Amino acid sequence: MDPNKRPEDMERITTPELANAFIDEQVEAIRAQIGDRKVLLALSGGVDSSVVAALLIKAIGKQLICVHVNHGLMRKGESEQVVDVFQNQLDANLVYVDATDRFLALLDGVAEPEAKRKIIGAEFIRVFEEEARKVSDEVSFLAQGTIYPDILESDGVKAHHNVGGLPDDLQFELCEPVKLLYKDEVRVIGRELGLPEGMVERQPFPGPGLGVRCLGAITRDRLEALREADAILRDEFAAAGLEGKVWQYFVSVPDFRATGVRDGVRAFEWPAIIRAVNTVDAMTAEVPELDWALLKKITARILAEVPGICRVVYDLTPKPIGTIEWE
Ligand SMILES: Nc1ncnc2c1ncn2[C@@H]1O[C@H](COP(=O)(O)OP(=O)(O)OP(=O)(O)O)[C@@H](O)[C@H]1O
Repeated sequence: MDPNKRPEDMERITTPELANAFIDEQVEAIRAQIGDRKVLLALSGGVDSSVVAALLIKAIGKQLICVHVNHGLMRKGESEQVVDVFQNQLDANLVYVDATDRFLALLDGVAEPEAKRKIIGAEFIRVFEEEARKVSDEVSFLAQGTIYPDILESDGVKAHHNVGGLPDDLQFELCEPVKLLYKDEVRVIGRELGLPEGMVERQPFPGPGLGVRCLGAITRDRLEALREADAILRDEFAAAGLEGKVWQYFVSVPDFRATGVRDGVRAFEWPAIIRAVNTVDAMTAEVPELDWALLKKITARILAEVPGICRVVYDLTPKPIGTIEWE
């Protein structure tokens, strides 16, 4: 039997009972696979790696070493939540790397979107590799949050290597406990493992993080304005009951300024662009008709609370032609 093929008769995990049965089965399987050896996991705080972390912690506790890389491009509060949930609540073995200065130094003056993505991806691998080397003598396995769509996208030939890119002399055996599951099933399991709702229902977030939403060459002040404006947007969407109802919503801040007047004085500051989309497969996307009062409230809060922003716009472009992200 192909271990990367979901059995036809495998029931879709939709209920707490089915989730708990899966968890019990996997805890057994993980213990059998790992024994008393150690496992390394890159933990982003996204749904997939968080659920794999929680499963492994349940199965083997501190034999799991989680590495969270804060590249300085996380959304507001996200890295703090990873520390709070995994280190404080689940008592996990967590290595927290604040690599903000490294990433921002490399990105300094780089405006081209693809160049930014490449720098962020390559530096992530470098940071992770450094951490992996420190523990490579004691670690035998690399756990990954591969899910079934990742396998299907790679034609089922081999599991999609989420982290990938590790050099040949640093290879581990793989542990991919949710590789036959769909995203909705991973969420049900995460909930049963006690992960917070905000983590389980987290909307998709690009690997390069806010780096591709701080348009053009990233500067620290504009990145901070973006992070604050984005946090207000998420806050207000949650308060309006839209969390989990609108597929993805975020703010981008471009690298040019607009004129305004604040307290009788000319303000020459950045615009904040609100993007919200609904999609089934991310191939096409529609812009939801948001409540006008909500948009006005978000606008008022961003203008009052975020230094450097003097204008707020709502992007009405569907995909196609507009991609979901601006970069
Ligand atoms: N900041 C980070 N710190 C540690 N690991 C990370 C980080 N960003 C990404 N990763 C690792 O790379 C994998 C792929 O990242 P990607 O952004 O494509 O997310 P994903 O496939 O949606 O998974 P997840 O839901 O776990 O974020 C993650 O599952 C995680 O193992």
